[in-house]
Amino acid sequence: MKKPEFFSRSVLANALWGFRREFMVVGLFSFVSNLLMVVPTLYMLQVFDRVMISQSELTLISLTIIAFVLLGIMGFAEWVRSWLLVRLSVRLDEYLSTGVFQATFESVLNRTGTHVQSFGDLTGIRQFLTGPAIFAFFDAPWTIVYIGVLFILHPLLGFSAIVFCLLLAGVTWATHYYTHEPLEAALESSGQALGYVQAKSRHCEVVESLGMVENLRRRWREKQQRALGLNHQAQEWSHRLQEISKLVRYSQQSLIIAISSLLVIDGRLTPGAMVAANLLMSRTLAPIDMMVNTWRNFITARVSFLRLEKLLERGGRPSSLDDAVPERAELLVRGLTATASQRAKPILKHLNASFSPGEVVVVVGPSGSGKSTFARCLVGIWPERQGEVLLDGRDVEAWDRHLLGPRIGYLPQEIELFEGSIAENIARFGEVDPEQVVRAAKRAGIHEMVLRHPKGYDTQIGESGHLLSAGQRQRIGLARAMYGDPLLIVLDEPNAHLDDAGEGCLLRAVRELKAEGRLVVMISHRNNATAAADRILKLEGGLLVAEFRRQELAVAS
Ligand SMILES: Nc1ncnc2c1ncn2[C@@H]1O[C@H](COP(=O)(O)OP(=O)(O)OP(=O)(O)O)[C@@H](O)[C@H]1O
Repeated sequence: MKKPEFFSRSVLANALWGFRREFMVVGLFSFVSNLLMVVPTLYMLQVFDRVMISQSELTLISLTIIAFVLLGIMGFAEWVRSWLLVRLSVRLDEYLSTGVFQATFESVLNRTGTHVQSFGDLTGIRQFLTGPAIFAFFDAPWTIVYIGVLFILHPLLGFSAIVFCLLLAGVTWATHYYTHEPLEAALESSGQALGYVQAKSRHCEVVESLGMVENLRRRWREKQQRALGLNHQAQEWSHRLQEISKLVRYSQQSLIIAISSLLVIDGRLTPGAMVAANLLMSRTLAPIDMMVNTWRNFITARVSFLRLEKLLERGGRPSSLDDAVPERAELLVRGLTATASQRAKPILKHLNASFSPGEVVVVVGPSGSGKSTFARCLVGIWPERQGEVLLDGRDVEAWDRHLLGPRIGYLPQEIELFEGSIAENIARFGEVDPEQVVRAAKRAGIHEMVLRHPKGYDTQIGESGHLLSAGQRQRIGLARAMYGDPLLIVLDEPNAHLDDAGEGCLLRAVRELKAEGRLVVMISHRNNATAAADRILKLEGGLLVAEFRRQELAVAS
């Protein structure tokens, strides 16, 4: 089957195309169920025009049995198509969720999206695929068939059906015209309001202690009010048009009875055909009427589809062509410039530096000089950079991230632990290697502290590690950075929360890593950290202003 252009336009559309066989089977069962929809019509025709005249009870019983069997098949066909769509939606979710999960993180990192919507969007599409709106699309083509049958009964009935279909199609168009813009804007605004609450609730301690709740609530309310206003506008139109749709349907019922009665009086229609025509007319308009009533679901699914499409298109970074991993901690920085879209000037300006295995390099500089940005560039997570950061001869972002991760140790300034056990956090939520976990924990100087907990390494640390002190969190973050076999270890202010003992431990660990031939780059404000350094780089205003060997530091400062 030739692929229509729409299905080539994006990963998401292509995924839907992958389920075309399933949709065709759903279409087949819709065909069966719609075909059998004429059973009640035919049954009435037969009862009124045949049984009533012949007075044959046997015919009536036979007709009733046949009608029940056919209606049973129709019910079964409807159940199967619903069941198929549920299964299809689950499979679509399974197929897309990995990509959506990955793209969500990438888009937050690249600052092109927020984390709140993507899974809601996936659920929205799934719900649309299993809701009543989708059936209206499958049933709509049958309107033509039913109109054909009405024409066979009498052309006047067929023409009336066309007029009423056109009227309802007009109402559907008006529903789309008047509701899609406010509804899309409302969905956008309510997403923003939700994102606002989620983001602020992460800082609940400062919000509560400084009495900021009311101020933040006021700002949230503004966003929420906008969403509610737009939603209200869309709903008003939607309800108005639903009432018009109802009016059309009721008028149709009365008018069809009037028309068919006239035809019966003139002897051009049998009483059976009159009742059957009435029934058939309701079936003809049902899918269009359903569309008017569920148009909101359609618009919501469309918004979700477009948003998810965009996320999947721009979220993923191009994956590496091979499964190679860096073997040497050889790091080369050439002409590195880091920018941020909200800033007029670059954060880092044309930096050049080189780092070798077994080296400990400490980066110092005043606050805001770009040290953390430099650290992020070294591990390949700064989205807006020019120039090169080569790790073992290849751009750090060009390695397969999944394979590169274990070769990198990174302790960010905000430590960012996750809900789970101490062991799981140290082992980066991969398969826990107890020996490696204990080794990393000993290096970070937390082994004894962990064993003091009744559950040891299985101790749960709570969301973001909030059950631990800042110093304990930092040490677990340090152990996580040293876990496994990292070649390059980048530590951003690793001693910020450490006491003297902790700092001593950190220096010992850094020396051990150096002895093992690993490259350690450490960002620090404190002079103590330079005790383990081979070289010290000094950043100022995003420029690399000086480079010292450790012995020269005293002279430089
Ligand atoms: N995501 C961002 N978007 C825009 N500007 C940013 C972003 N992150 C950092 N900056 C800006 O870049 C500059 C350098 O920030 P960076 O965090 O790298 O400094 P730093 O030397 O690590 O500071 P500190 O020692 O206080 O941690 C700052 O002026 C900061 O405002």
